[in-house]
Amino acid sequence: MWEGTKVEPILRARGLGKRFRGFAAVGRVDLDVAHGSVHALVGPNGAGKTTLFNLLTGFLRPSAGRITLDGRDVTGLAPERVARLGVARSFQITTLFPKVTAREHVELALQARTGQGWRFWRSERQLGRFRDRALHLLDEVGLAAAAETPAAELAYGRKRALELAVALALEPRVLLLDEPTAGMGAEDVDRTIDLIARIRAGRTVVLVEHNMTVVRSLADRVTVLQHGDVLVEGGYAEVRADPRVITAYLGESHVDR
Ligand SMILES: Nc1ncnc2c1ncn2[C@@H]1O[C@H](COP(=O)(O)OP(=O)(O)OP(=O)(O)O)[C@@H](O)[C@H]1O
Repeated sequence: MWEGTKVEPILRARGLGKRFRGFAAVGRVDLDVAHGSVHALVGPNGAGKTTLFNLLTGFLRPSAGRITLDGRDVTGLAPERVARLGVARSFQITTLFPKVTAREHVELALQARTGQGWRFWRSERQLGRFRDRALHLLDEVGLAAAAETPAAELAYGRKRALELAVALALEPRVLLLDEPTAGMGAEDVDRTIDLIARIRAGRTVVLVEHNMTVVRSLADRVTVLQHGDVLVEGGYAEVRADPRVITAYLGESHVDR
């Protein structure tokens, strides 16, 4: 947790910026994500959260600034390289294969991590090496009973849980979650909060999230973005009470939703 974390952040951005045809979607962002923390990125629509997320995961090349992962400069590296160095992203990105079972998805991800890539033609025996670990990860995300269910037959919330298991199979040093509760009903939101609370143990999580109940429940640290810059950073209660944040969100419907 927060108190016990190393002083050096696992993920650090300095002066990070992204311009699209001269428009600064992200201005000059400084961000420190502490080891073992859950760090939320929030802000009104268009604040630059997704752009920042894409910069941190290598999906966009920054126009300015630097990103370091555990002290190593990863600025401008391709997404696969960033992922291999330990930054995994889940939600709104993973493609699930409809006929492939939950267990097979995780086995394939475990296999991919060994550097063999996503190869479907491997023998049952070879994939079996990953079975125990796959089942363990499915259990961790509450999908033990659905191990043999094809992805297409999983309900929405369960598909997202499977995507999470796939991301965890990569044993990320930092797990980035892109609006993990987007499109979910209240029950699935609660389940997802419990799930993230469980899987965060021993991991570092960065999440972009609109739902303030989720942020309040999970985040050790909250960075509020507005117009591409950091408006405020702090604990949830501190940030929530900050007049600048209240003003930024005025008229927005998703405060304390
Ligand atoms: N590829 C792009 N080309 C031009 N402008 C872009 C591009 N991507 C984002 N923007 C602009 O940058 C700003 C920040 O967008 P971004 O999607 O990062 O915000 P956000 O905080 O994630 O918003 P939301 O909460 O609505 O998802 C917006 O004004 C958006 O229109």
